[in-house]
Amino acid sequence: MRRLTPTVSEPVAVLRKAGVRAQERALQALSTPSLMTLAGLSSAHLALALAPHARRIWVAAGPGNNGGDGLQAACHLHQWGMRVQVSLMGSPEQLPTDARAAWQNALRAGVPIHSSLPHAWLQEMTDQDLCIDALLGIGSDRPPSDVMQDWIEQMNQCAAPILALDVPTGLDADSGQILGGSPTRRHVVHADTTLTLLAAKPGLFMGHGRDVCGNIWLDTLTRAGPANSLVPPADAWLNTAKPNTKKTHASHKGSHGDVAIVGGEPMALHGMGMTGAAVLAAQAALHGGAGRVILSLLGAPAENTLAAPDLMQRPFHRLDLTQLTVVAGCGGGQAIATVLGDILLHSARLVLDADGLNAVAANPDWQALLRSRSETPDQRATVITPHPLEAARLLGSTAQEVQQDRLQAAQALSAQLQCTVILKGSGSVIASPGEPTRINTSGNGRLAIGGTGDVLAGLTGSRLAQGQSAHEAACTAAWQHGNAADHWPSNDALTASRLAERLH
Ligand SMILES: NC(=O)C1=CN([C@@H]2O[C@H](COP(=O)(O)OP(=O)(O)OC[C@H]3O[C@@H](n4cnc5c(N)ncnc54)[C@H](O)[C@@H]3O)[C@@H](O)[C@H]2O)[C@@H](O)CC1
Ligand SMILES: Nc1ncnc2c1ncn2[C@@H]1O[C@H](COP(=O)(O)OP(=O)(O)O)[C@@H](O)[C@H]1O
Ligand SMILES: [K+]
Repeated sequence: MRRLTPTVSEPVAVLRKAGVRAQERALQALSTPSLMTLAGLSSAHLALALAPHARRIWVAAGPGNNGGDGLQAACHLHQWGMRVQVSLMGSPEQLPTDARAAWQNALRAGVPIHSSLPHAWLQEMTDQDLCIDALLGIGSDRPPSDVMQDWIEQMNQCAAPILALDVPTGLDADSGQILGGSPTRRHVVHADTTLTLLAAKPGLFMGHGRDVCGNIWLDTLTRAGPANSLVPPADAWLNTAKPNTKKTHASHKGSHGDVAIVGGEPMALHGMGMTGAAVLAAQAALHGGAGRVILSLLGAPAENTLAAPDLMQRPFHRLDLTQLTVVAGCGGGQAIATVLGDILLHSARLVLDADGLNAVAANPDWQALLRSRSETPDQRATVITPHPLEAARLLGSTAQEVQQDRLQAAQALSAQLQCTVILKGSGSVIASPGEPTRINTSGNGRLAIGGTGDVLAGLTGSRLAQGQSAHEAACTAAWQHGNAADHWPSNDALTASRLAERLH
C-alpha cells in the first residue's frame, strides 16, 4: 500500500473501470486468498492506522462488492477489538457471491449489522472515530438513489473523518464528474482519505475527484507484483516528471535556447488590451531558465514599458522563426491570424495557446499545417495547451463532453493534430503520439485565475528551448507549474505574475 502524492517518483499506472475489471478477472482466478479478502484486510489496516483510538467505527455498506469490502473490513476491525457497526443497504440475499460471503463472515464474527442508519451513533461520533464509505465503487453507474443520498448526507455531516473504499460514493471513477450532477453533500461522499484498490483510476485525479477523495492511497492487492501478462495496458500514468534545473558550468546564454513570445494584442487594435498575457508568458520563459527571451507584441510598434529589462523586444518580421522556440497566441486576439501561417510553417519548436488555438480551430488549412509539422524531416516539436473549451472547439465538441472523458479528449486531439497536448484544468492531461498519456497531479484550485495558463505556455516554451522533447517539456512544465502553486504560502495571494517569478 502506498500514498499517491504529486511528488511520487515511481511510475503509477492509471486504469479506467473497464481495465480494472479486466485486471480483476485475470487476478481473481490466481489469488488465494480472494481479492476481496485482501481488499478488506487492507481497508481495515488503513482504518486502524487512521483512527487508532476510535471508539466507534461506522461502515456504510452498499449492495455490491464495494459493500463486500466494507463488510470484510468490519469483520477484521471487530476481531481486533474495535467497536464497529455496519449499515447494509439492500438485501443480504442479493449481494454478489464474494460480498455475500463477507456478510456471512461478519455475521458469524458477531459484527452488528443493521439495515438503517445508526442515528444515535452518528450523533455521538467525534473526530477520533471513523466512517467507512463502502456504498459504491466502480459499479456506480447512476446518480445515488434518494435513500443513498440520505446516507451520504449523514456521513458527510458526521464529525468523524471518512475513509472511502476504492472510490468516494457518487464520484465517477473514469471522469471525476459527479454522477448526481453537482458536488453537493447529498450527492457525493467528501472523503478525508480514499483507499483505491487494484489500480489508480483517472477520476480520482481529475475534475471533482481532487476535492472529494482527500489523501489517496493505493493497494494493488498483488503482494508479489502481478505477472506482466495479467496487467492490462495502462490507460495513462501519473505524471512524475520533475524538471532538472541544473545547468553545467561550461555553458553560456546560447546553450539554453532562445524563446520568442508572439502575442499580446494592444488595446488600440481592436479595443481589447491583452499585452499582459504575452508579458506573463515571457516572464515564465525567463524564470524557467531559457537563455534569451524575446517579446514580440503584435501590432505594437513602440517598446512595451511593462516588460522586464531582461526581455528583448522585436517586431514579428525581425524574428528568425527557423532558429526559435516560439510561444504563440497568449493574448493574441485577432492579430495572431496575420502571422499564424508563418509561425506554423517555420517555427523550429512551437507552443500554441489561447487565441492561436481558436484561430486554428476555425481554419482547416492551419490544422493541416500544424499536423504537417510532425512530417518534416526534423519533426518540429509542437505543444498545444488548450483549456477544455479550446479543446472542444478543436474537436468540434463541447466543453462538457471534453470533461466527461478528459483522457480520451486529449488523446483524440493529439492524434488529430499529431502533436503534444496539455489539456489544462483540474488534473491536466498530457498526450502525445506514441507516448504514454500522463495525468498531472500537482497544482490546485488557486491556479484557476486569469493568466496562469500564459505562465504554463511560457514555461513549456522554455523547457523546449532547453532541449527537451515536446512530451518531456509538457510533462515537466505542467508538474513544475502545479508544484509552485502547491508550495505557495497560504497567507500569500497567488497571482499569475508572481507565479511566473516563483517557478521552482
Ligand atoms: N470482485 C472482486 O474481486 C473485487 C471487488 N472489489 C470491490 O468491488 C467494487 C466493484 O464491485 P461491484 O461491481 O459490485 O460494484 P459496486 O459495489 O460499486 O456497486 C454495484 C451495485 O450497486 C448498485 N448501484 C449502482 N449505482 C447505484 C446507485 N446510484 N444507487 C444505488 N445502487 C447503485 C448496482 O446496481 C450494483 O448492485 C470495487 O469498487 C471494489 O471496491 C475489490 O474488493 C477488489 C476485488
Ligand atoms: N483546479 C485546478 N487544479 C490544478 N490546476 C488548475 C486548476 N484550475 C486551473 N488550473 C491550471 O491553471 C491554468 C489556467 O489556464 P487557463 O484556463 O488557460 O487560464 P488563462 O488563459 O487565463 O491563463 C492551467 O495551467 C490549468 O491547468
Ligand atoms: K466507496
